[in-house]
Amino acid sequence: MKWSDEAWNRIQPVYQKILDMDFNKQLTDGSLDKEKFKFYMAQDAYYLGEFGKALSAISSRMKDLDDVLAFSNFASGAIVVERALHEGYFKSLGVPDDVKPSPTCLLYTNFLLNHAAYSNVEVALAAVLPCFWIYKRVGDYIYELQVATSSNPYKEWIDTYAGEDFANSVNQAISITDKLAESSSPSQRESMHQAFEMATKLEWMFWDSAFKLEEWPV
Ligand SMILES: Cc1ncc(C[n+]2csc(CCO)c2C)c(N)n1
Repeated sequence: MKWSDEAWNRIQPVYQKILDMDFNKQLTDGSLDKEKFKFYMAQDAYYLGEFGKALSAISSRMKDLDDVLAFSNFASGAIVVERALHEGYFKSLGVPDDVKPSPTCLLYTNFLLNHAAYSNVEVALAAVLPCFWIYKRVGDYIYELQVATSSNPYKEWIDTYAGEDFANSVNQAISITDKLAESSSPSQRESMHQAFEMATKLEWMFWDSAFKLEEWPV
């Protein structure tokens, strides 16, 4: 079995919980509170900047030059989306420019940067993969359900992750991860599963923290 097939099977319980989240249900029907969306956007801009740095670090650690190129393209893709948020949603929603990360956002970005810098590169790949894969699946799911309500104020955002280009990036990231998993030991493959599963839980926590408008306790 491919590493990615097993990885996807293992995260099914968490993935189903993500589809059932109030944040995603309300985004789908357009009823999500504007403040929650604004919080999410601001945190996502911070996330994307750090995610771009993690992808750049991973890119520099790849052996195959095609993979170096793929990850450096993903990194610039994340930064381009971050810039677009600043130009678009930030202005229209009135988000301040100096976003401070929430506890969950900082936890997630530091988890990714830590793997990118210190773990074996295949484990670092497994850590960033849910960001691609979960968003693609959740994006497609939300996109299909929202068709009936085209007046949804979040339509533009929903459409972002439903495009063909994004689907190609996701498939490329999955196949590079599978290629490295094939030449890894069973214990390395297990470490990859652990990183993949933890990143999936952090995706759940990221949406949950926006829904709760999470604050620092002190
Ligand atoms: C918390 C959080 N997780 C995942 C994404 C999705 N995402 C952001 S950049 C990128 C690929 C790089 O081009 C993907 C898939 C997000 N926006 N926010």
